[in-house]
Amino acid sequence: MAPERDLHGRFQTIKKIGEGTYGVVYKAIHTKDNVKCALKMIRTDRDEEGIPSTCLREISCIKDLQHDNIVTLFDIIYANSKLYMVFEFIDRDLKNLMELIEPTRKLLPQVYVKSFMWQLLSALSYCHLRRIVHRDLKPQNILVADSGVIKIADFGLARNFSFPSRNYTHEVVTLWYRPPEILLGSQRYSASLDMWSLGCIFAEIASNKPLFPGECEISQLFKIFEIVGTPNSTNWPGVDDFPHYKAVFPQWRFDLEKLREMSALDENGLDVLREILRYPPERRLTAKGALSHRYFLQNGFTQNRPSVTDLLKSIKTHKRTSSASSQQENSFF
Ligand SMILES: Nc1ncnc2c1ncn2[C@@H]1O[C@H](COP(=O)(O)OP(=O)(O)OP(=O)(O)O)[C@@H](O)[C@H]1O
Ligand SMILES: [Mg+2]
Repeated sequence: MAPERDLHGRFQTIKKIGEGTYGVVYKAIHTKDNVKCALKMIRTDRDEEGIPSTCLREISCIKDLQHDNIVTLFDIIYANSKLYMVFEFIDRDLKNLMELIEPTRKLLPQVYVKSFMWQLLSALSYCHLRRIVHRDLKPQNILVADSGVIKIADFGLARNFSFPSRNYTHEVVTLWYRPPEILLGSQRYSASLDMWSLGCIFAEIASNKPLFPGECEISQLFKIFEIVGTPNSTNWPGVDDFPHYKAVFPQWRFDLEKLREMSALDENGLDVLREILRYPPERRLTAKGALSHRYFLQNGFTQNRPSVTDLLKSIKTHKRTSSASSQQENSFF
């Protein structure tokens, strides 16, 4: 049911824009200010009475996260035993953007890849400094504004919950961005968890293909091992203590060529990715460390944000010209 009645006419819901792990998201207009927003209705378990106060406290913390690259939480409303989070509305998510590019069979130009990474790392560095871990970074949780500004959504939200395997509507939750320590059963998570997810996203936006598209937990682990190598107590001291670790795992070696091919990154980009995909979480590149990597010093990288409106125009033009002629070699951008 659309939430308008629950919110006493304060919002006019326009349409449902998504269903996530914890609830449903609507595009809505705040009637008084005429501002577009994303209204996220959080599911609460029926057998629980209302929302645990610890959860409310955690969510209130997100309100204090103020950064250009983190979606702003305008308000939290508790009505009719439901919790609504009111966020600024952003044009689309990164998954939608990649789906628009896909049919052109071209890659996202490197200036965009670099700019998106810079912005994501800036947001992570800001949050990690405050000991806030996202835990569920994936292209659907990364929003892309027409101006080229990137904003991370759902920060801190997942901290209150265990890793769910199914979402609100019982769809399977993606494992593609989950780090090996969690897949192996670790209960401890730190900022390095987000870095692993970001590494997977980095390769995916550069190549327009998911890096480790596993179908279940074990296939997810094997997809990782095939490229990064099967971990052992030499390259990851203590790995054999993880609950799901098996000495009989098939053995693969780290395959740099495959990583280069799959990620479509240049040498410096590939180096960032390698440093992020380290097995021991404490050896992974940190967000702050990544920001000072030479990848961001290369080719006169400025922190200017290339426009996504221009990118979308080029995609449209490309589609028109390639359908008008049979030539597939039309240049894109
Ligand atoms: N602030 C926002 N502005 C515009 N669209 C949004 C906003 N927040 C979320 N969305 C859209 O709604 C979709 C569903 O959001 P939601 O976070 O509930 O689900 P999810 O991201 O698919 O999964 P999860 O719950 O695991 O994060 C997102 O993928 C995104 O496309
Ligand atoms: Mg989300």
